[in-house]
Amino acid sequence: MNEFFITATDTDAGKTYVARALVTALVNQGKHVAVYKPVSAGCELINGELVNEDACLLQASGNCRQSLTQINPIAFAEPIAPHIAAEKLQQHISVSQIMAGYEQVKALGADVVVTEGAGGWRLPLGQGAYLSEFAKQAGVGVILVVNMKLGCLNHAMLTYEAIIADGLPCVGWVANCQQQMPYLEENIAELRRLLPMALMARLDYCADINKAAALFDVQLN
Ligand SMILES: Nc1ncnc2c1ncn2[C@@H]1O[C@H](COP(=O)(O)OP(=O)(O)OP(=O)(O)O)[C@@H](O)[C@H]1O
Ligand SMILES: C[C@H](N)[C@H](N)CCCCCC(=O)O
Ligand SMILES: [Mg+2]
Repeated sequence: MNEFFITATDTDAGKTYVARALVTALVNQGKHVAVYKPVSAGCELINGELVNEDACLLQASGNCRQSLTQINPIAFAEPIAPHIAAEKLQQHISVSQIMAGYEQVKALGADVVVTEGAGGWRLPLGQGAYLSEFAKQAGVGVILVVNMKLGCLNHAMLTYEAIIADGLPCVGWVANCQQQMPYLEENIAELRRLLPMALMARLDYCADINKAAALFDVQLN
């Protein structure tokens, strides 16, 4: 089973967009793909359940008939840092809870599990824990989404260094070019020099996720 964890230079950088494109590319290759979005903040209350848009989009891309609760076991209504949302409700987010949810997803026996993080790599869970510890315990291959904008060189390098310092393989990066950026080509070229892993896709602004999926270069072992 291949296990990917999608992280990014920041929140709103395109993790869900890239996860959908990757999952779609893999499904188009005939793979069974399960998805996981362990922690979300920013949900709508529908029929008494907190429903997160990222989880819905991932559910629609995967092909393992997963429930929303399985995909996204920890959900908060307010679009804020999840551990602050948890504190407000006197709740606690634990890495073991996230691992338990992940084991359930893995038990589906898919060819690939794609997990979307929340925020950036070092997302706090509260009480000194971080979402990166889950990635470490799960032993996933990390894919770094770089939101191509001024400042991304520093953000990309710091994130890459933190992933490697945590002992995880960074299996690829994605240049998400969703906005205009002066000297975009030069910035991509610089990141290609600085980051030692493969550029898996260069995605321009595009509303059609199938077109984005077709640009993904992903081969499984
Ligand atoms: N290449 C792109 N083309 C078109 N729209 C994009 C692209 N990349 C991102 N977007 C849009 O930008 C917004 C932010 O992207 P996205 O939700 O994927 O970020 P995120 O990193 O998952 O954020 P969060 O931290 O909240 O999970 C979304 O509306 C998404 O559809
Ligand atoms: C609400 C937002 N879209 C994300 N789901 C949560 C982002 C948390 C970022 C926390 C931080 O690192 O400051
Ligand atoms: Mg997202």
